[in-house]
Amino acid sequence: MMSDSKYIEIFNVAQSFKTAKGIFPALRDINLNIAKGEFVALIGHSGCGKSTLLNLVAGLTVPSAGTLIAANKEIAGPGPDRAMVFQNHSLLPWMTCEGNIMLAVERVFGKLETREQLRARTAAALELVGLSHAAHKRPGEISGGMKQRVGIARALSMEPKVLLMDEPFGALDALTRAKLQDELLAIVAQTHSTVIMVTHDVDEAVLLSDKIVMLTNGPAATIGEVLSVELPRPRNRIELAEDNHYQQYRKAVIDFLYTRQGHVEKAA
Ligand SMILES: Nc1ncnc2c1ncn2[C@@H]1O[C@H](COP(=O)(O)OP(=O)(O)OP(=O)(O)O)[C@@H](O)[C@H]1O
Repeated sequence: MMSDSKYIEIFNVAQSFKTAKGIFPALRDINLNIAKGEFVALIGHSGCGKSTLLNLVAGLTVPSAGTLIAANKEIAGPGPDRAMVFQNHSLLPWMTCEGNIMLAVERVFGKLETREQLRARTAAALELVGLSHAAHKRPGEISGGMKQRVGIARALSMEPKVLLMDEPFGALDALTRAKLQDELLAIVAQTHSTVIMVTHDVDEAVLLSDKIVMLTNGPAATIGEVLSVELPRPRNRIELAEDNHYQQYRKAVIDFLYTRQGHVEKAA
């Protein structure tokens, strides 16, 4: 029987890298459970190992020690059950928005479904991010925010059990970023996806997450604290701005980052 409270399980994970100067220990003693449908933010100073941890869950890398499990199975490589959204969207520039999504849909469902069904999936994904009107445009013809939406649509079109996002809004201006955060909140409310998102942004982490996983500074970074964000949903950024609980969560993350892990940069 699978327990929904332990959908993703990370046991005693460590990751080191071979470098010209010897072995570099990036992460140590990572232990974390993520429940089905939970939204988890990974936050920490630059270079602490957030992407390293996300890549391990994605199965893009193999841990130096420990075990990662998704839905009761050891993570042994990338799979369509865990879709990644990157900061630089990574769309194929010569294909239309529709084409980019269709490619992912074909990869996951191509052997099982008709052309019509695949097209319907692609159209539904575009609609989910409000981009039906841009289906036939190429990445070079749309804005950064739209490209990022296509990246999200592409990931969601695979119906992944887990959505992995590596600073998905990092390259966007503040207004576009806020809009996409709100859209993501609405999408996740609809799809009940389990999400792990790397971010540098304290407000983004508190607004979106059920759980904020705060990493200590590297080298050999580990989880310093896990903050449960118990703000009711749906969440409204304007109302939350004046909410006392919101402010307390925000302060807890800022204290962790700038008081307790404030001695940054010299390690980098
Ligand atoms: N393939 C690799 N080989 C050697 N060192 C690596 C490799 N990948 C990551 N590192 C090192 O591991 C540490 C963690 O890197 P990682 O990219 O996970 O940090 P991060 O928290 O995501 O940083 P940022 O917020 O700046 O994106 C860094 O010191 C980095 O230089």
